[in-house]
Amino acid sequence: MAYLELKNVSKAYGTGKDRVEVLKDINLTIEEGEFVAIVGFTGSGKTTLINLINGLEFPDEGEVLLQGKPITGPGPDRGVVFQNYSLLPWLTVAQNIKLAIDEVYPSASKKEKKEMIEKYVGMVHLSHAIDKLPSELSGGMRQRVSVARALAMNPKMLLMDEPLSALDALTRGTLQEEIVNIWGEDRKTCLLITNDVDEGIVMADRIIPLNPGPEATLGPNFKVDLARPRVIAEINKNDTYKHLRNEILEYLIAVGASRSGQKTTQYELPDLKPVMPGRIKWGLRKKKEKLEYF
Ligand SMILES: Nc1ncnc2c1ncn2[C@@H]1O[C@H](COP(=O)(O)OP(=O)(O)OP(=O)(O)O)[C@@H](O)[C@H]1O
Repeated sequence: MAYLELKNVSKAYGTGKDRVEVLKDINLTIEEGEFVAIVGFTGSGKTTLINLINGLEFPDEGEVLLQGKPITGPGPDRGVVFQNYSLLPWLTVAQNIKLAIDEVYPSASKKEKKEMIEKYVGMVHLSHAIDKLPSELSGGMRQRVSVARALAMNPKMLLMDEPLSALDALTRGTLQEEIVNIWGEDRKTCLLITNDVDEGIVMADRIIPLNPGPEATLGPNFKVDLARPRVIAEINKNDTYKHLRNEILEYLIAVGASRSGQKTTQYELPDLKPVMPGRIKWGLRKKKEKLEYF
């Protein structure tokens, strides 16, 4: 049985003329221990998708099943890392993590809780900052706390909603590596939402584009057949990587172009720069349009 399954899921917001059909007929299966990345266009419904899995939203049609059972709300089996850290600013790193531990292990002793806090803070290399307030930390450090807090709940599944998009490239790379290492240690099932194709390739087993909305659907699966650890500076030279990256890029450009004729929304492509522009099939695109993409 799949760990997570979305069957023909559709979700809309609003009523009457304000009704927006955000997701349409989403089918997704994630196996236990798998790391899947959804790469989506801005405003396509990525957060809506995560919220459906987290149990903060419910589908209008279809089913969201976790180990075969419908999701009825948030639970400690799913830890979420948001884009904006969502730490309580008046609590220290340790206290922010303790909140999560109190929730999941209410009967643990003080000593056990202290050990857990130290373990997860150590995992994200923040032991030196354990008593600091979020305002005393950099963006990357705050995001590490957010990851540690999600891990401290020892969830079976880690849901990450563009967790690294606000960070600079260097911090982003380091955190990508840390998250993958942690995933590698106990193989939690991971779903990463990102607008960065490279991030997906470096981290995930499988990449699935979320096509532009309204009525966003999932695109084909792109299997990432690259050995781990994947270091971007090294896999840059790898032909499998280049081919995969360009395949995904071609798909996203084609699907973005097919939607850009529609008046309703301005689509912003996910974060991409081609490695081998010569390989891309441009179809009937004009020279001027090609330049606009890159
Ligand atoms: N609670 C809500 N009520 C009404 N409309 C909503 C609600 N939440 C999201 N939407 C709309 O649904 C669409 C998809 O939003 P969502 O946040 O899921 O997209 P996203 O891909 O995560 O966006 P971004 O790339 O900006 O993070 C948007 O048009 C948004 O305005």
